[in-house]
Amino acid sequence: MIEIEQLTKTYKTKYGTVTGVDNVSLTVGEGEIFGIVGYSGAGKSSLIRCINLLERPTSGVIRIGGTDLTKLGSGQLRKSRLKIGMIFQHFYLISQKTVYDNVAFALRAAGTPAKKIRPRVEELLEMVGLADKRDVFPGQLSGGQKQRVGIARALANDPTVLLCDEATSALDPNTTLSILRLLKEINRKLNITIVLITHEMNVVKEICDRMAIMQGGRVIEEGAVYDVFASPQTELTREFISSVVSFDVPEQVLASVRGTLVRVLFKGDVAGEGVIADMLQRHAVKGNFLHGAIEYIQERPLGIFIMELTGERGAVTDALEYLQSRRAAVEVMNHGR
Ligand SMILES: Nc1ncnc2c1ncn2[C@@H]1O[C@H](COP(=O)(O)OP(=O)(O)OP(=O)(O)O)[C@@H](O)[C@H]1O
Repeated sequence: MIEIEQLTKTYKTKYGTVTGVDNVSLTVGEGEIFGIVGYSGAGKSSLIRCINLLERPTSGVIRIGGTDLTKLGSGQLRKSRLKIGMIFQHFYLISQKTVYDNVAFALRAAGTPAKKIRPRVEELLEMVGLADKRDVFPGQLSGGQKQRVGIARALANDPTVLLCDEATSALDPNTTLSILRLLKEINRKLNITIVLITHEMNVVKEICDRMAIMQGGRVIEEGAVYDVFASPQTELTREFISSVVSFDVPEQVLASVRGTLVRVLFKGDVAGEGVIADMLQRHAVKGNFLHGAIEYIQERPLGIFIMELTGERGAVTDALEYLQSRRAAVEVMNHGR
């Protein structure tokens, strides 16, 4: 488990003090995949780099498995760091070393006995699907393959935590997906806790269990990924979500709407269309669908419908109450004219 308590990181610059992380508290459960999302400058890198003390926090506590890293001396900290793997957007492989030696390097640096190195490297390369590339140099690898080497190297010393710093941001969408699947597989197989930072909401949607949204060094929203997608609490979160899930209809379509415009969400396994059909049958309202989709988040369906309801005001109100009684989340976007 990772416990971050009241973490603040400031930087002294010639223009004054800049706050990277502003009093952040977060807990990441053992074996969880936790995503931190935010735009450039939100403080994600500062936060993730504080978790393994690549950056020393200005104040606050970082506890991993109950040990406060900020209190450790340099020897103990080095040991603790071996249990925290990290992968990066630009991979940081050693270009003059082969794939094998890049991974072996991490084991040698940790003082692994020579005879254990080869079987371990082979096991790691097998795990990341690069057994046939062991004697190749990084320059001959694709971006996805380079990241696989990065992952093998990060896992070399059996870490309990893997930190991913924009690990898929330099990759195309298909390669991103294959790396995310590998990370999820590793997480499930080895029960490694993963913390990743990203500006891409699809990354979070694909593999994270829980997430936090950062802005201006602070966490402005946090929760299970499904819940955050289903009921975002802030405008920024809604903006991020709308990059991967469509909740809206174009302005020109909205302009032509005369009735009551409603957004209806069905969480979990409720059959949304059936409930809407029942509602239309039981109430003296007409429904005009403007948008309908079922999104799968963490393999759980989220039904999203946007529709225009027309009829007597009282009938529309009754219809909306009926939807709510059938466990739909209803948001009236516009009362009509
Ligand atoms: N070494 C540093 N020296 C001075 N200011 C810094 C330093 N590192 C980060 N900052 C500042 O801290 C704030 C947060 O930056 P940070 O890099 O953590 O954000 P981010 O969300 O990771 O953005 P990006 O994705 O662009 O790296 C920014 O205002 C940034 O300018």
